[in-house]
Amino acid sequence: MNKEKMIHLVDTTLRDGSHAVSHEYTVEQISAIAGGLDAAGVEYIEVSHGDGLAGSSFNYGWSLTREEDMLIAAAKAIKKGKLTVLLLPGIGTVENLEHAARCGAKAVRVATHVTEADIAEQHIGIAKKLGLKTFGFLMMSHMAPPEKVLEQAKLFESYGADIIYVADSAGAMLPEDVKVRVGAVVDAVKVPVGFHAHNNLSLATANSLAALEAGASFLDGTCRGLGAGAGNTQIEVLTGVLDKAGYQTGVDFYKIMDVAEEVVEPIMHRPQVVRNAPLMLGYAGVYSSFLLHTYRAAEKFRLDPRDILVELGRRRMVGGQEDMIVDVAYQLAQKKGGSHEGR
Ligand SMILES: CC[C@H](O)CC(=O)C(=O)O
Ligand SMILES: [Mn+2]
Repeated sequence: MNKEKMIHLVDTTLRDGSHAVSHEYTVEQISAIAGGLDAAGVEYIEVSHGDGLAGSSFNYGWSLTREEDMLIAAAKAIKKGKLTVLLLPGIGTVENLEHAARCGAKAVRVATHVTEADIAEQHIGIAKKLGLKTFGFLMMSHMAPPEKVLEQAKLFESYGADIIYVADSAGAMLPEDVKVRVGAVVDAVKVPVGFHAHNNLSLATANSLAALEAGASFLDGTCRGLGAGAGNTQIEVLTGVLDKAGYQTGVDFYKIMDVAEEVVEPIMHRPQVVRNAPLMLGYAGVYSSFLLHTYRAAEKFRLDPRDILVELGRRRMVGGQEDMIVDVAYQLAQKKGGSHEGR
């Protein structure tokens, strides 16, 4: 392991973390969190609806704060770092990206399912023309073998991505799974490689270290681990762990701990722990953003959320298929022959 290495941290409390507060951040909270992260020295501060630009909708959940207000508040609070946005082609559009750039975004992560990098060519090209630092972000990477992941990473690189991310969106990977995928991408591309973890199997920090050992130089985290499913890598913990392991991050350990404890913790809806359903997300390999939709469907059809998740995993459902959760729950309820609320 190269212990002299500089690791770039991306904080996504104000994007992935938004799932854990039902997308209810206020302008004041966004300013305080973005400002605190910036003062602590975080390089990339991601702000968007949990499902990216234009994610606020009936399907994905409404944001309390309008996208433009979120971005402007964060842009004002960030002095040194880069305001970063997430874009899923198909949810967000090129117009949303251009608007985000006008609001002050300096970087964008263009995310696709791990086998569908080709849908991002236009978005990556336009992001580059807008002068944004552009990440290609491969979601649900556990669903593809390393050869496929590296093939898709090369596509992103050919479109002009500056950084390629391997994302364990389901929090389903073991450290060896991370190493083989990240290692394959590191060997295949010339640009830096990053890793985004979910903590559904309590492995987010361990998997982040595995990614570094395989050659990654960008890592994601969130204050108190706030995020979809059981959350992401806890950034204040990661900062301390990386320091102990001899890596440089440029992040002030005390300051990031203070943001987590004084700014983020008071607004959390519940402690970010590995409850049974998030654990099942990781075990069954299901997209972490499905959690809240699954809880709702389980309540409606009087089912155990774990049974719905096992079925979603068996059917290999991917991000964007949120509407299928209710269908699956309905079918499970029918099979059980029990009463349900599906009227
Ligand atoms: C909605 C985008 C997606 O959830 C990105 C992400 O954080 C992940 O794949 O884990
Ligand atoms: Mn995520």
